[in-house]
Amino acid sequence: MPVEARSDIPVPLPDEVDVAIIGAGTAGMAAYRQVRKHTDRVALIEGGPFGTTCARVGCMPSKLLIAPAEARHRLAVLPAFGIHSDAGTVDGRAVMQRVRDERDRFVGFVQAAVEGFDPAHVIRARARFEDPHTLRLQLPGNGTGGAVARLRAGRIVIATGSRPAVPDMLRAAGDRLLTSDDIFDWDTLPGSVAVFGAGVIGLELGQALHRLGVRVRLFGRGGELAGISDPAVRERAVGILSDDLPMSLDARDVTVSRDGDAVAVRFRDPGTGPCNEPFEWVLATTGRRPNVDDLGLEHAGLERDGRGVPVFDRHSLRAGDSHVFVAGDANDDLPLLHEAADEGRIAGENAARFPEVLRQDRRTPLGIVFCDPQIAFVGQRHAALEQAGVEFEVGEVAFEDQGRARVMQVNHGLLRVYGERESGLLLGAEMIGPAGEHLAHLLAWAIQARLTVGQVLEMPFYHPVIEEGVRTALRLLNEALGMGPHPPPRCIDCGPGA
Ligand SMILES: Cc1cc2nc3c(=O)[nH]c(=O)nc-3n(C[C@H](O)[C@H](O)[C@H](O)COP(=O)(O)OP(=O)(O)OC[C@H]3O[C@@H](n4cnc5c(N)ncnc54)[C@H](O)[C@@H]3O)c2cc1C
Ligand SMILES: NC(=O)c1ccc[n+]([C@@H]2O[C@H](COP(=O)([O-])OP(=O)(O)OC[C@H]3O[C@@H](n4cnc5c(N)ncnc54)[C@H](O)[C@@H]3O)[C@@H](O)[C@H]2O)c1
Repeated sequence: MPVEARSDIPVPLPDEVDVAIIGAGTAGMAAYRQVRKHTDRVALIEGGPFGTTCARVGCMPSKLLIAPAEARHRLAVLPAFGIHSDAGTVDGRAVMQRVRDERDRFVGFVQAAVEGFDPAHVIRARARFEDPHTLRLQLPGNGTGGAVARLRAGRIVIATGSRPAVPDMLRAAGDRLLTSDDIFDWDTLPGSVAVFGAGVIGLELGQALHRLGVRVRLFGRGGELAGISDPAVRERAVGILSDDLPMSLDARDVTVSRDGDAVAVRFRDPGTGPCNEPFEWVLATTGRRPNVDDLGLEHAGLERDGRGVPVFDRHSLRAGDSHVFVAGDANDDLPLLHEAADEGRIAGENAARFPEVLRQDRRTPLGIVFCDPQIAFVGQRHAALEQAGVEFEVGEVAFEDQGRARVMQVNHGLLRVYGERESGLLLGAEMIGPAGEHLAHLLAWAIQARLTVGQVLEMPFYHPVIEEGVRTALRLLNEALGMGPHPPPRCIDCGPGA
C-alpha cells in the first residue's frame, strides 16, 4: 500500500468541538465537507489508514481485477466472429501489478483530498464513546500503545464503515483464509481458491479469478446468488453463470480442514455424492459487519437493533432523538458507495444544523453487480413488492434474440420490469444481461422521475441498441397493466431483433 498521506503532524488536539466525525471514509469525508460549511469547530477522527474502503480494498481494486478477466474472456467469442487468436496467456504478476498500481493511484486521490483538509481538524486515533458527548481517543503509539485523549462533542457522526464477517467454520483454514481485505495485495495470482459466500463480492471476485485462470469453486447457501430476489431472474442467472464458473450454491455438510499447505473442502451438492476438493486458499465473502461493536455504544445512551446498530431514521440519519448520526456502511442499511456519500452529506448537514434536523428524500435504490453478464436491481425489488402486498404486473425480455445483443455476441440474460396496477407507475426491475449498468441507470432515472410505463415508452429508442430490449419488456408490462396493446411479435417499426 502507498505510504500514509498524512504524517502525525503534532497539532494540538482540541478539547471540545461542535461536531466530531468518527471515520474518514467516504461517508465521514462527505460529512466533514458539509460540517465545514457551518462551523470550524469540527474533528474528523480516523483510526486506520486514509484512503477509504472503496479505493483501498473495495469498489476500485475489485473492478481492476474484473477488467482483465473480462478482456480475456472476450477472446472466447472471437472464433464466432471468424477470428482466431492464441492470445490469452495470463501473467499473474503483471495482472496484480496493474491492480495494485491503479489502486494506489485511486487511494492517492483520496489521500490528496485529506491533505487538503485543515490539519487542525484531522485526528489520528481510534474513538470510543465514554458518555453521550465524550469520546475517548486512543492515539497511535510507537509499538507500546499510544496516549489517550478525550474530546467533548456537541454532536457526533458515526461513519466507521464495515469489515468482512468470517464464519467460524472457515477458521480451520488457518493462514490460508483470506478476505477481500487481503487479496488485492497479492504479488501474483494463486492456483486455486474456494470462495465462500455467493453474494455480490463472492460472485464478482470468484468469476474474475476463474476467468484469469485460477481454479475456483463458489460455495453458496440455500441457492442464493448475489441477492437476486426475483426467482425467474435468479434461475436465469444461475444457468448463465454456472455454465462458466463452477458453483455449489446449496452446498451441504461443508467442512474445511488443513491438509498440509492445502485446504480440503468436503461438501455435498444436492443430488450428488460427497466431494472433497483441495484448494490453495479459502476466500471468505460471507457478508460484512458494521463497525459499531467496538465504539462503546453502551455509553452513548442509544437504542440499538439486533446487530448493535443505533436505531436511526434513514431520511435524517439521526439516531432516535439524539445528537448522534450514523452514516455509510456503519448503519448497515445500503452498504454502497453512492449511498455512503449521500448519507455522509445528510448526516453532516444535520449534525451541523442541530438542533434543526431536516429529513431528506433518498434516491431510487440502484445496485449493480459487476459480474458478466451484469446483474442489476432498480427501485423496489420483486420480493419486497410481494411482501408488501403491492398489486403489480411484470414485463420481461430475454436477451437471447435481442438484435444488438446478438450482433455483439452478448445475447444472454433476462430483464424483468415491475409496474403498479392502478397507476401504471414503473416500480422496479431486476436483471441479468448485457449493458446492465447502463440499463439500470435509465430505469432508475425513470423511476425517480415517477414516470408511468406509458411515459417511459414515449422516450426515444434508437436502433439497433440493447435499450430496445428494455422497450420490449416495458411494452409487455404496459399490456399486462391493461394500458397498452399487445406488442407485435416481430416489431416492424422497431427494426429487426428489437
Ligand atoms: C470488495 C468490495 C467491493 C465493493 N464494490 C462496490 C462497488 O462496486 N460499488 C459500490 O457502490 N460499493 C461497493 N462496495 C461497498 C463500498 O466500498 C462501501 O459501501 C463504502 O466504501 C462504505 O464507505 P464508508 O464511508 O461507510 O466506510 P469506510 O470507507 O470503510 O470508512 C470507515 C472509516 O472509519 C474508520 N474507523 C472505523 N472505526 C473507527 C474508530 N473507532 N475510530 C476511528 N476511525 C474508525 C475506518 O478505519 C475507515 O477508514 C464494495 C465493498 C467491497 C468490500
Ligand atoms: N458491485 C457492487 O455494488 C458491490 C460489490 C461488492 C460489494 N458490495 C457491497 O458490499 C456488501 C457486502 O457484500 P458481500 O458479498 O460480502 O455480502 P452479501 O451479504 O451480499 O453476501 C454474503 C453471502 O454469503 C452467504 N453466506 C454467509 N455465510 C455463509 C457460509 N458459511 N457459507 C456459504 N455462504 C455463506 C450469504 O448467504 C450471502 O449470500 C454488499 O451487500 C454490497 O452492498 C457492492
